[in-house]
Amino acid sequence: MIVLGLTGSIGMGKSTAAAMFAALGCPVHSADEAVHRLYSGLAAPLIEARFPGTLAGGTVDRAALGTRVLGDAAALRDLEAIVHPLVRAEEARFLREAHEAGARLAVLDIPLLFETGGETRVDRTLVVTAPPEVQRARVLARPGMTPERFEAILAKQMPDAEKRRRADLVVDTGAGMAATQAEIRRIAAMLLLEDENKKGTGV
Ligand SMILES: CC(C)(COP(=O)(O)OP(=O)(O)OC[C@H]1O[C@@H](n2cnc3c(N)ncnc32)[C@H](O)[C@@H]1O)[C@@H](O)C(=O)NCCC(=O)NCCS
Ligand SMILES: Nc1ncnc2c1ncn2[C@@H]1O[C@H](COP(=O)(O)OP(=O)(O)OP(=O)(O)O)[C@@H](O)[C@H]1O
Repeated sequence: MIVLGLTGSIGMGKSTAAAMFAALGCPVHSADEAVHRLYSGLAAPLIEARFPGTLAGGTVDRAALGTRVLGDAAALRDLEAIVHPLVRAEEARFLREAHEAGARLAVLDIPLLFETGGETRVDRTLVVTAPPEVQRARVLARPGMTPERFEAILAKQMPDAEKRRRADLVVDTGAGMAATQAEIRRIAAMLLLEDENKKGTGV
């Protein structure tokens, strides 16, 4: 089984690309979705203990939590120290299950893949990218997003150019849905072939 690490800065099109892999039958795990699930479960009491007042009806209020941590580097580090090990454990379980189910290509969608050294846990890395003005317009179109919040999140991420430099594969999502779809199909086919060849050599 080949494990593909899918990443890209905020609004570059990770979730959209992940959905395209899923539509091709690849098991996909999203770190953002795992975080959101954990905030209604295991992580909720841990977050409330460190950030009192951020729980609403037993679930972490992400807007409130974001406001607390985005301008405070130490607070964000504490939050990541709580959340990241739980997400890593979920990813490991997902990969075990995908392997047992006989998957040939599994995708991990991880926004902070390079920032957290995640490239060592995957076989190939794919970075989705788009021109900065496209990225900005996409993110600011989201409900509740402000230019300040966008800039604060961007400042916490490795620059897009550096991600592209490190990537094995790059997809420009600024070229539109159809072009992205075609690229994802091409990449999935290439990786499946690679897996097939690997089997042939007994690796
Ligand atoms: C800051 C929080 C509360 C904001 O919640 P919100 O619902 O507004 O955003 P959401 O979770 O959907 O994330 C949207 C995007 O923000 C960016 N982002 C999220 N966390 C971080 C972070 N710690 N550093 C840099 N960028 C981040 C990513 O591009 C992500 O795709 C939330 O993102 C969070 O709890 N982050 C800490 C956990 C984390 O590091 N998650 C990243 C994946 S493991
Ligand atoms: N290939 C594409 N072509 C055209 N529009 C796209 C493409 N990919 C994404 N978009 C648009 O950009 C927006 C952001 O995409 P998406 O949610 O996939 O980004 P993301 O990288 O997962 O964001 P985040 O980092 O916040 O989780 C969406 O509104 C989507 O419609």
